[in-house]
Amino acid sequence: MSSSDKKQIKVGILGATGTVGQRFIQILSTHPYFKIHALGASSRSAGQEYGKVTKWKLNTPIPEEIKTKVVQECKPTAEGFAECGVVFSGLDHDVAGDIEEAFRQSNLIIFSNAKNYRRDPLCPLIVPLVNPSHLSIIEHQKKTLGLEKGFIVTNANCSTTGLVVPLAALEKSFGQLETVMVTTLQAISGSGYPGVPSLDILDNVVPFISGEEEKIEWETNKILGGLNEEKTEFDLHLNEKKKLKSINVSATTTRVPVIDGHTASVSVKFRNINNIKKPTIEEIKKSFKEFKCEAQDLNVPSAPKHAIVLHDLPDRPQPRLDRDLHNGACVSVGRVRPCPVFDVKFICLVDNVRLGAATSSIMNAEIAVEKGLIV
Ligand SMILES: NC(=O)C1=CN([C@@H]2O[C@H](COP(=O)(O)OP(=O)(O)OC[C@H]3O[C@@H](n4cnc5c(N)ncnc54)[C@H](OP(=O)(O)O)[C@@H]3O)[C@@H](O)[C@H]2O)C=CC1
Ligand SMILES: N[C@@H](CC(=O)OP(=O)(O)O)C(=O)O
Repeated sequence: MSSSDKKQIKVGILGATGTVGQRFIQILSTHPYFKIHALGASSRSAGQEYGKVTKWKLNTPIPEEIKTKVVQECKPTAEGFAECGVVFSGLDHDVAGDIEEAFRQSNLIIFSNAKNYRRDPLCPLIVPLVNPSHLSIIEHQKKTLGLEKGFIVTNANCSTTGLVVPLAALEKSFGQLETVMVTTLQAISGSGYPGVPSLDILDNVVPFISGEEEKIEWETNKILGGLNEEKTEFDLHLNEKKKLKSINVSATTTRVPVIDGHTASVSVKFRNINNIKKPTIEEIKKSFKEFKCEAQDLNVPSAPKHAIVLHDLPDRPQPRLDRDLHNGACVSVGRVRPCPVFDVKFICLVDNVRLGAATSSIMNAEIAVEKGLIV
């Protein structure tokens, strides 16, 4: 869709007052395809002006037209939502399941950040720089649920998102991976607002994030796997016909005193099929540098010029210096070097609230528009 030839699609934002919701507002307020039409949050905020109830934490001001917009309850019948062509969700997972289902049952289209439907066999789990082809299960989702229009698309956990982009580049160039070990250093914005208390995180590292390791270990195989020929089932990277085996993923997650940007230290072992020669470090770097994805081919507005930015300096990437590259829509990779235990190890960095959350949802919706799934 070229910005000149179509009317903007009205969109709603659920969880609009939260950390992810604020990024949705910042990005969507100047978006060529989408126009913010309805805002939803909890009953604590509903009925009040957005600018009065939101603890805005971004370094650009609240867009003027949003400041005085009245926040609604997250109900499909609340003012404005019925007219929305897309509803983005940045809802707390405690409430996202029921609310998003109510919106889908009202034939609304949801792009969600919450974890609730990521493992659902009918819902695509999409990292837009990796597997937008999984959108083709949507017809089956609607048919199975007897819905004319409503569906749910999810995006991944923020750490998983930063991890699977370089892994996808490696699988594309060199075939299947066997084992991945990842240790994350996650920013405090990942736990929402007010998040981790300052007395817990300042001068400290917290070596536990509830549920995070299981998400990384499970989601990676759904994202890097495929769909069956009928486009009705995910193979979870396990497909005997295609000789595809699931990747063993082992994750350790920690919280560090960084505001935005999740860093990960990753070691990878290739699956040794037919004793094929393992790639050299130079070949691996080239595969990162040259990685291209469908979002770029479709030239959607949020697609970064480079899906992976490969850093040559030995002390990069760093969250403070590199999280803003390509508007936070790419993954930074550096320190690519041999691993004496597996085959290769490297550091990657993702902006957890942009590509790790709001930007992914928006890019997924842009791709869905280009594929004719949202009209
Ligand atoms: N922060 C991050 O880096 C990432 C977050 N996510 C996921 O995105 C979602 C949002 O996270 P985040 O923005 O950090 O969380 P926040 O805690 O900052 O925001 C939560 C939002 O949910 C709303 N909410 C809470 N309870 C209810 C309710 N009962 N009914 C309706 N709305 C409610 C809040 O509204 P109110 O202000 O009125 O209380 C607020 O808008 C979560 O599911 C999270 O797991 C995913 C990837 C990354
Ligand atoms: N748990 C992540 C953020 C998050 O909310 O993840 P998820 O959407 O997978 O629940 C973090 O702490 O950084």
